[in-house]
Amino acid sequence: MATTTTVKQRFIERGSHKGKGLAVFTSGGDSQGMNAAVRACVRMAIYLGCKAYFIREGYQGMVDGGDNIVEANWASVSSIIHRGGTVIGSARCMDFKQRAGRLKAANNLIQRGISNLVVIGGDGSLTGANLFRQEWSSLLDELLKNGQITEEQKTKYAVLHIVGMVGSIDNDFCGTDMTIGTDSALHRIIEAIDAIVSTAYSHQRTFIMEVMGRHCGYLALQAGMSSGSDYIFIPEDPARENWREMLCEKLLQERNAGQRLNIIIVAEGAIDRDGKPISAEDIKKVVVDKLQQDTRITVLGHVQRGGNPSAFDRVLGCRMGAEATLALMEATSESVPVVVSLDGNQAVRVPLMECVERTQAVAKAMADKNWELAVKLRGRSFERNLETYKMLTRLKPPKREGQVSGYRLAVMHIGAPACGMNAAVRSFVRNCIYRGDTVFGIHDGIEGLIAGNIKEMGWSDVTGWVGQGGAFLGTKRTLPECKFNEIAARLKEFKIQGLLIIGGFEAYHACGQIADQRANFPEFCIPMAVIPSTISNNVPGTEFSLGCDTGLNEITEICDRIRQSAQGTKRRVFVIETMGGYCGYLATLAGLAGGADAAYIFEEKFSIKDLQQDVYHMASKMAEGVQRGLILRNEKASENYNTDFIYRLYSEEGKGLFSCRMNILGHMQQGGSPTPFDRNMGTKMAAKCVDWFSEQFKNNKQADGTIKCTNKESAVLLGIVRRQYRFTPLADLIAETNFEQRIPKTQWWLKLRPLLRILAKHDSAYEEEGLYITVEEECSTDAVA
Ligand SMILES: Nc1ncnc2c1ncn2[C@@H]1O[C@H](COP(=O)(O)OP(=O)(O)OP(=O)(O)O)[C@@H](O)[C@H]1O
Ligand SMILES: O=P(O)(O)OC[C@H]1O[C@](O)(CO)[C@@H](O)[C@@H]1O
Ligand SMILES: [Mg+2]
Repeated sequence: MATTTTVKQRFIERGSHKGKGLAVFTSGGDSQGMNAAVRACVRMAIYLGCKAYFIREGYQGMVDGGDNIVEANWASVSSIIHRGGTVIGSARCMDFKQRAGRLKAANNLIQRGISNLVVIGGDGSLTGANLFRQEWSSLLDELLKNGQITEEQKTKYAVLHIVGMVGSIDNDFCGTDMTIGTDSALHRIIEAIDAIVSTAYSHQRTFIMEVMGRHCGYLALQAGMSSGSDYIFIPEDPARENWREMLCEKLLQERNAGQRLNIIIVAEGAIDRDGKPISAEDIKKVVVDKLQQDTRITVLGHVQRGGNPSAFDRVLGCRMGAEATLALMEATSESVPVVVSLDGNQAVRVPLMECVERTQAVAKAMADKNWELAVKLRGRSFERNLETYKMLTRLKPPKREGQVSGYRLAVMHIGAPACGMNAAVRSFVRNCIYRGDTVFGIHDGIEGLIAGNIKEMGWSDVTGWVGQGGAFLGTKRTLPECKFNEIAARLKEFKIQGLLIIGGFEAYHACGQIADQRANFPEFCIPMAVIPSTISNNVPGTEFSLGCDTGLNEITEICDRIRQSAQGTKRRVFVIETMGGYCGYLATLAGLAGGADAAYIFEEKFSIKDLQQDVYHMASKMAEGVQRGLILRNEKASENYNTDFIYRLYSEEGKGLFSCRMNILGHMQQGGSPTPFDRNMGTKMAAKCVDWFSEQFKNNKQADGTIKCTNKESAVLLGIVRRQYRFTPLADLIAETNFEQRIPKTQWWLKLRPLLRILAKHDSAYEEEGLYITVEEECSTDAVA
């Protein structure tokens, strides 16, 4: 359901909420990215002229008071963005579950003049916050009656303002696509599964991997999708009565088909249809007893909550932290408490109470054994991911009786390889075959197409592709221009009725060139779609391209290591050059994720004066005790102020204060193994494209049964736009494209630049992101996650 909410720009000036204050705390199980959120919250508060407090150890610190509530400053959140866990501590606090505990907490807050809270935690923490807010006035009455607060205090702090941020690896809170920490947990899980696969292969073993999620199967489902695991057990869609037979049959078939290993993922909260727990041990017993397979269990446990946060979680923490502070500052006695969260790529504010109620409704549906409702309430995306997972992990396509759709589609790459391409091809091939279509793989781009390097692809040809980097089909940058005759001849020869191109700017450009020739070549009057796939993220019509998450994570990790290399030595500034062509996405987002001091890009002109100011700024930070500086520069940021120039400038001006080093990251940015985000995005996008092709075939079928489409809606690019996936006609994207620099004319992430500067202590006007929506609206979009 599309929201009717209009977006207006809201610029927030430095010092615009002088004299106010807030306290931030983290609660429940820790999660990676909480530090980024705390840092952004504190720094945004300082930017606005407010006082910021930490409450250490979650609700326990609030109940205990004392030194647990301390004022925070700029330096207290320095050098924490890359660290896992939460530096201000977290806890599960039984006291707060009792009214007596909440009474103590309320007293501690009022005595310090705090009535603005940012809570970062999971479903439990936010449920507790909701209750606290509802009870607040009765707590104040009681405190007054007990003589613990004065009438004046009671009036002054009559309203408790709360803003929530969902920090939990479980992703079990309704009202957000992704909770802070979930992406990092998926990184840990996927790293572990990828590692297990090699040893499982050697010994022909079956592995049962237990992942976290007491009441939520999100991690298990996403891990299953992005690793191509054979079977999953999750609480929302419990195993059928005959699960033992079904499982064994599947494993057996796979082994008979030549597979040397099996991976089964079980969420710790997995149950059967009677609500009885299914443990990894139960599953192992079945596999060993019935199939005599050599079987091992790996319980990932708290490994999933550990380690450095992924780039996504850092950026999410930064965006949500800043938004939470703003939402709190704008709250009035009439406004409802909100959770700041992400819907697609849109920061939104959703009423806390609605989120809590819907989250509780999921728990109730599960308690009532209404599994269908439980899956529905988890959101459209969860439902669809579950369907996609089930379909893709089938061993074989279903046997068709009667009529099959029987279309002939082809898939190819154009441009540089990017992580996630193979996942997309796998999903496309299997989705097509599942529908009864024939699918061809065109090898080596346009050149391969012209050479006739085209092969029919079978279900098992793409087994194991989901987690592999690079592009198995081969890819080249060549554009179709001047070769239309040859291309048309091949499409005719292979009777291709639909064409999917997965690639970067060249893929978009190439598809546009072919579509432009429709009047001259009937072979081009077929539906054509592009899945944008490039680490540069420079394709119009989408906010994210396949592969850019992997690229961003590579850069972020390298920056962490580079910075750490200077630990214990003298003060040092690193100047790091990133890829991206003229697109500054990677430099900007890696800057945000790495807590960089500056990120120079082509899209935002900078003069020698700006550089000079930044150098002085760096010098003053160093004088205040900062040890390391990080400067990112996009490879084409400026013709003359190149990386070497910036390095020399900082070296010269920093003499006596800091030393400099320069790194040009190069092709390592393309990454080795695709991140879970890229694997899942590739899988989902390709599945959506198959639906789209099928729609196009239906709409453009001629009386003689052939397909002929000439309208612009039949040559499209699939993108993620704000809150949803969108197919945009290529013809409509022309006006949005800067073909000279090969970038879109408008780029969403430019609005994050002021945040980057604010968090690095520069003056800037912050443009607020948050859109107010209902939980119903949030859950109805097919999330990017
Ligand atoms: N219904 C409730 N009423 C009052 N306080 C609550 C309630 N539920 C949870 N809390 C408080 O929030 C704390 C954290 O909750 P919980 O242990 O469920 O973790 P969470 O926030 O859901 O995070 P995660 O699931 O990621 O570990 C609890 O220890 C308790 O102090
Ligand atoms: O760290 P603890 O208290 O053992 O809790 C583990 C639980 O916390 C979570 O990691 C987050 O809620 C769950 O997935 C898991 O069941
Ligand atoms: Mg929880």
